Amino acid sequence: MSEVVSGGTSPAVPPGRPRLTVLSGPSGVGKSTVVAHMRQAHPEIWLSVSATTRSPRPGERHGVQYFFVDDGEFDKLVANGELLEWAEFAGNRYGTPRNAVLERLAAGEPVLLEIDLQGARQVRESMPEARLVFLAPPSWEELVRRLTGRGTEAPEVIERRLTAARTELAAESEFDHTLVNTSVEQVAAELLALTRTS
Ligand SMILES: Nc1nc2c(ncn2[C@@H]2O[C@H](COP(=O)(O)OP(=O)(O)O)[C@@H](O)[C@H]2O)c(=O)[nH]1
Ligand SMILES: Nc1ncnc2c1ncn2[C@@H]1O[C@H](COP(=O)(O)OP(=O)(O)O)[C@@H](O)[C@H]1O
Repeated sequence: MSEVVSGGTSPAVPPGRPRLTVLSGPSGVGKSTVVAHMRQAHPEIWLSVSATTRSPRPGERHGVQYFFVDDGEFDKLVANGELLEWAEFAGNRYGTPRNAVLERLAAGEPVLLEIDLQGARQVRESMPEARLVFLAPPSWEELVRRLTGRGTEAPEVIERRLTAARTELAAESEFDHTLVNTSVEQVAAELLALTRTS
Protein backbone atom coordinates (compact mmCIF):
# COMPACT_ATOMS: atom_id res chain seq x y z
CA MET A 1 0.00 0.00 0.00
CA SER A 2 1.33 3.47 -0.84
CA GLU A 3 1.78 5.96 1.95
CA VAL A 4 1.34 9.71 1.91
CA VAL A 5 4.37 11.50 3.26
CA SER A 6 3.59 15.07 4.22
CA GLY A 7 7.13 16.41 4.26
CA GLY A 8 10.79 15.52 4.00
CA THR A 9 11.32 14.61 7.64
CA SER A 10 7.70 14.12 8.70
CA PRO A 11 6.57 10.62 9.59
CA ALA A 12 4.38 8.86 7.08
CA VAL A 13 0.71 9.17 7.86
CA PRO A 14 -1.86 6.64 6.71
CA PRO A 15 -3.74 7.73 3.59
CA GLY A 16 -7.38 8.69 3.69
CA ARG A 17 -9.46 10.17 6.45
CA PRO A 18 -8.60 9.72 10.09
CA ARG A 19 -10.07 6.47 11.26
CA LEU A 20 -12.95 6.18 13.71
CA THR A 21 -13.16 2.65 15.10
CA VAL A 22 -16.02 1.36 17.23
CA LEU A 23 -15.43 -1.68 19.42
CA SER A 24 -18.49 -3.46 20.77
CA GLY A 25 -19.20 -6.81 22.29
CA PRO A 26 -20.98 -8.36 25.24
CA SER A 27 -20.15 -7.35 28.78
CA GLY A 28 -17.28 -9.46 30.06
CA VAL A 29 -15.93 -10.48 26.64
CA GLY A 30 -12.71 -8.58 27.32
CA LYS A 31 -13.08 -5.21 25.55
CA SER A 32 -11.38 -3.17 28.28
CA THR A 33 -8.61 -5.75 28.69
CA VAL A 34 -7.83 -5.83 24.97
CA VAL A 35 -7.96 -2.05 24.60
CA ALA A 36 -5.73 -1.52 27.64
CA HIS A 37 -3.22 -4.02 26.24
CA MET A 38 -3.19 -2.29 22.87
CA ARG A 39 -2.87 1.20 24.32
CA GLN A 40 -0.05 0.23 26.63
CA ALA A 41 2.12 -0.21 23.57
CA HIS A 42 0.27 2.36 21.41
CA PRO A 43 -0.95 5.26 23.52
CA GLU A 44 -1.43 7.27 20.32
CA ILE A 45 -4.69 5.40 19.74
CA TRP A 46 -7.03 7.76 21.52
CA LEU A 47 -9.85 6.18 23.51
CA SER A 48 -12.95 8.24 24.12
CA VAL A 49 -13.97 8.53 27.79
CA SER A 50 -17.74 8.12 28.10
CA ALA A 51 -20.15 9.64 30.57
CA THR A 52 -22.18 7.17 32.60
CA THR A 53 -24.75 7.10 35.37
CA ARG A 54 -23.41 3.80 36.70
CA SER A 55 -21.50 3.84 39.98
CA PRO A 56 -17.72 3.52 39.86
CA ARG A 57 -16.24 0.08 40.53
CA PRO A 58 -13.41 -0.11 43.04
CA GLY A 59 -10.35 1.46 41.44
CA GLU A 60 -12.27 3.36 38.75
CA ARG A 61 -11.63 7.10 38.67
CA HIS A 62 -13.67 10.02 37.35
CA GLY A 63 -12.31 11.14 34.00
CA VAL A 64 -10.21 8.00 33.50
CA GLN A 65 -12.50 5.01 32.88
CA TYR A 66 -15.64 7.20 32.76
CA PHE A 67 -17.05 10.56 33.69
CA PHE A 68 -19.37 9.43 36.46
CA VAL A 69 -22.44 11.67 36.45
CA ASP A 70 -25.87 11.62 38.08
CA ASP A 71 -29.17 11.40 36.21
CA GLY A 72 -29.65 15.17 36.13
CA GLU A 73 -26.21 15.77 34.68
CA PHE A 74 -26.75 13.09 32.05
CA ASP A 75 -30.11 14.66 31.13
CA LYS A 76 -28.29 17.95 30.55
CA LEU A 77 -25.65 16.37 28.33
CA VAL A 78 -28.44 14.90 26.20
CA ALA A 79 -30.51 18.09 26.13
CA ASN A 80 -27.50 20.20 25.15
CA GLY A 81 -26.61 17.88 22.29
CA GLU A 82 -23.24 17.15 23.85
CA LEU A 83 -23.34 13.41 23.16
CA LEU A 84 -22.45 11.84 19.84
CA GLU A 85 -24.55 8.85 20.83
CA TRP A 86 -25.98 7.45 24.02
CA ALA A 87 -27.87 4.39 25.24
CA GLU A 88 -29.31 2.72 28.27
CA PHE A 89 -27.54 -0.52 29.08
CA ALA A 90 -28.54 -2.87 31.90
CA GLY A 91 -30.19 -0.09 33.89
CA ASN A 92 -27.62 2.69 33.43
CA ARG A 93 -27.05 5.32 30.76
CA TYR A 94 -23.80 5.72 28.84
CA GLY A 95 -22.82 8.31 26.23
CA THR A 96 -19.90 9.52 24.12
CA PRO A 97 -18.94 13.21 24.50
CA ARG A 98 -19.16 14.59 20.98
CA ASN A 99 -16.61 17.43 20.91
CA ALA A 100 -13.61 15.46 22.09
CA VAL A 101 -14.15 12.87 19.36
CA LEU A 102 -14.58 15.42 16.60
CA GLU A 103 -11.52 17.36 17.74
CA ARG A 104 -9.31 14.26 17.65
CA LEU A 105 -10.55 13.26 14.23
CA ALA A 106 -9.99 16.80 12.96
CA ALA A 107 -6.43 16.58 14.29
CA GLY A 108 -5.94 13.42 12.26
CA GLU A 109 -5.66 11.07 15.22
CA PRO A 110 -7.13 7.57 15.26
CA VAL A 111 -10.12 7.43 17.58
CA LEU A 112 -11.53 4.40 19.35
CA LEU A 113 -14.98 4.14 20.94
CA GLU A 114 -15.77 1.24 23.27
CA ILE A 115 -19.56 1.28 23.29
CA ASP A 116 -22.56 -1.02 23.23
CA LEU A 117 -24.56 -2.29 20.24
CA GLN A 118 -27.16 0.49 20.38
CA GLY A 119 -24.40 3.09 20.37
CA ALA A 120 -22.60 1.37 17.50
CA ARG A 121 -25.80 1.50 15.46
CA GLN A 122 -26.16 5.24 16.13
CA VAL A 123 -22.57 5.89 15.05
CA ARG A 124 -23.14 3.90 11.88
CA GLU A 125 -26.03 6.24 11.06
CA SER A 126 -24.30 9.51 11.92
CA MET A 127 -20.76 8.62 10.79
CA PRO A 128 -21.02 5.93 8.12
CA GLU A 129 -17.25 6.00 7.55
CA ALA A 130 -16.69 4.50 11.01
CA ARG A 131 -15.34 0.97 11.16
CA LEU A 132 -17.40 -1.29 13.41
CA VAL A 133 -15.58 -4.12 15.15
CA PHE A 134 -17.31 -6.84 17.17
CA LEU A 135 -15.42 -8.63 19.93
CA ALA A 136 -16.84 -12.13 20.36
CA PRO A 137 -16.17 -14.70 23.09
CA PRO A 138 -14.71 -18.11 22.21
CA SER A 139 -17.95 -19.63 23.59
CA TRP A 140 -21.01 -18.73 25.65
CA GLU A 141 -19.64 -20.68 28.61
CA GLU A 142 -16.39 -18.72 28.50
CA LEU A 143 -18.30 -15.42 28.40
CA VAL A 144 -20.25 -16.41 31.53
CA ARG A 145 -17.01 -17.50 33.18
CA ARG A 146 -15.29 -14.17 32.44
CA LEU A 147 -18.20 -12.00 33.48
CA THR A 148 -18.70 -13.96 36.69
CA GLY A 149 -14.97 -14.32 37.36
CA ARG A 150 -14.39 -10.55 37.10
CA GLY A 151 -16.30 -10.31 40.35
CA THR A 152 -17.46 -6.73 39.87
CA GLU A 153 -21.22 -7.27 39.54
CA ALA A 154 -23.94 -8.73 41.75
CA PRO A 155 -25.68 -11.88 40.42
CA GLU A 156 -28.78 -9.97 39.28
CA VAL A 157 -26.61 -7.46 37.38
CA ILE A 158 -24.76 -10.34 35.73
CA GLU A 159 -28.13 -11.79 34.66
CA ARG A 160 -29.14 -8.48 33.02
CA ARG A 161 -25.84 -8.31 31.21
CA LEU A 162 -26.13 -11.87 29.97
CA THR A 163 -29.63 -11.12 28.67
CA ALA A 164 -28.19 -8.15 26.77
CA ALA A 165 -25.33 -10.38 25.56
CA ARG A 166 -27.75 -12.68 23.71
CA THR A 167 -29.07 -9.70 21.72
CA GLU A 168 -25.56 -8.43 21.06
CA LEU A 169 -24.25 -11.80 19.86
CA ALA A 170 -27.22 -12.05 17.49
CA ALA A 171 -26.21 -8.73 15.90
CA GLU A 172 -22.64 -9.69 15.05
CA SER A 173 -23.33 -9.65 11.30
CA GLU A 174 -24.04 -5.89 11.44
CA PHE A 175 -20.34 -5.27 12.12
CA ASP A 176 -17.56 -4.87 9.57
CA HIS A 177 -15.19 -7.22 11.41
CA THR A 178 -15.40 -9.85 14.12
CA LEU A 179 -12.45 -10.60 16.40
CA VAL A 180 -12.67 -13.63 18.69
CA ASN A 181 -11.08 -12.91 22.06
CA THR A 182 -9.11 -16.08 22.67
CA SER A 183 -5.70 -14.46 23.08
CA VAL A 184 -5.53 -10.89 24.37
CA GLU A 185 -2.17 -10.35 22.64
CA GLN A 186 -3.43 -11.51 19.27
CA VAL A 187 -6.70 -9.62 19.37
CA ALA A 188 -4.94 -6.43 20.50
CA ALA A 189 -2.64 -6.70 17.47
CA GLU A 190 -5.60 -7.27 15.14
CA LEU A 191 -7.48 -4.33 16.63
CA LEU A 192 -4.42 -2.11 16.28
CA ALA A 193 -4.22 -2.96 12.59
CA LEU A 194 -7.90 -2.12 12.13
CA THR A 195 -7.58 1.26 13.84
CA ARG A 196 -4.68 2.29 11.64
CA THR A 197 -5.68 1.24 8.16
CA SER A 198 -8.04 3.12 5.92
N1 LIG B 1 -23.74 3.39 23.82
C1 LIG B 1 -22.71 3.49 24.68
N2 LIG B 1 -22.30 2.40 25.34
C2 LIG B 1 -21.24 2.54 26.16
C3 LIG B 1 -20.56 3.76 26.36
N3 LIG B 1 -19.57 3.56 27.24
C4 LIG B 1 -19.60 2.28 27.59
N4 LIG B 1 -20.62 1.65 26.93
C5 LIG B 1 -20.99 0.22 26.99
O1 LIG B 1 -21.81 -0.01 28.11
C6 LIG B 1 -21.71 -1.38 28.46
C7 LIG B 1 -21.48 -1.50 29.95
O2 LIG B 1 -20.25 -0.92 30.30
P1 LIG B 1 -19.65 -1.14 31.77
O3 LIG B 1 -20.70 -0.86 32.79
O4 LIG B 1 -18.38 -0.35 31.88
O5 LIG B 1 -19.37 -2.70 31.82
P2 LIG B 1 -18.29 -3.62 31.09
O6 LIG B 1 -18.23 -3.26 29.65
O7 LIG B 1 -18.82 -4.98 31.33
O8 LIG B 1 -16.98 -3.39 31.80
C8 LIG B 1 -20.55 -1.94 27.62
O9 LIG B 1 -21.11 -2.62 26.50
C9 LIG B 1 -19.83 -0.71 27.17
O10 LIG B 1 -19.15 -0.90 25.95
C10 LIG B 1 -21.03 4.90 25.61
O11 LIG B 1 -20.52 6.01 25.69
N5 LIG B 1 -22.10 4.69 24.81
N1 LIG C 1 -8.52 -13.50 26.25
C1 LIG C 1 -8.89 -13.63 27.54
N2 LIG C 1 -8.72 -14.81 28.16
C2 LIG C 1 -9.10 -14.99 29.45
N3 LIG C 1 -9.65 -14.02 30.22
C3 LIG C 1 -9.85 -12.81 29.64
C4 LIG C 1 -9.48 -12.56 28.28
N4 LIG C 1 -9.78 -11.26 27.99
C5 LIG C 1 -10.32 -10.75 29.13
N5 LIG C 1 -10.36 -11.67 30.12
C6 LIG C 1 -10.91 -11.48 31.48
O1 LIG C 1 -12.33 -11.42 31.34
C7 LIG C 1 -12.87 -10.50 32.31
C8 LIG C 1 -13.72 -9.46 31.60
O2 LIG C 1 -12.85 -8.63 30.84
P1 LIG C 1 -13.17 -7.07 30.63
O3 LIG C 1 -12.02 -6.51 29.86
O4 LIG C 1 -13.53 -6.44 31.92
O5 LIG C 1 -14.47 -7.18 29.69
P2 LIG C 1 -15.43 -6.05 29.07
O6 LIG C 1 -14.66 -4.75 29.09
O7 LIG C 1 -15.73 -6.54 27.69
O8 LIG C 1 -16.64 -6.03 29.94
C9 LIG C 1 -11.70 -9.92 33.09
O9 LIG C 1 -11.57 -10.60 34.32
C10 LIG C 1 -10.51 -10.17 32.17
O10 LIG C 1 -9.32 -10.32 32.89
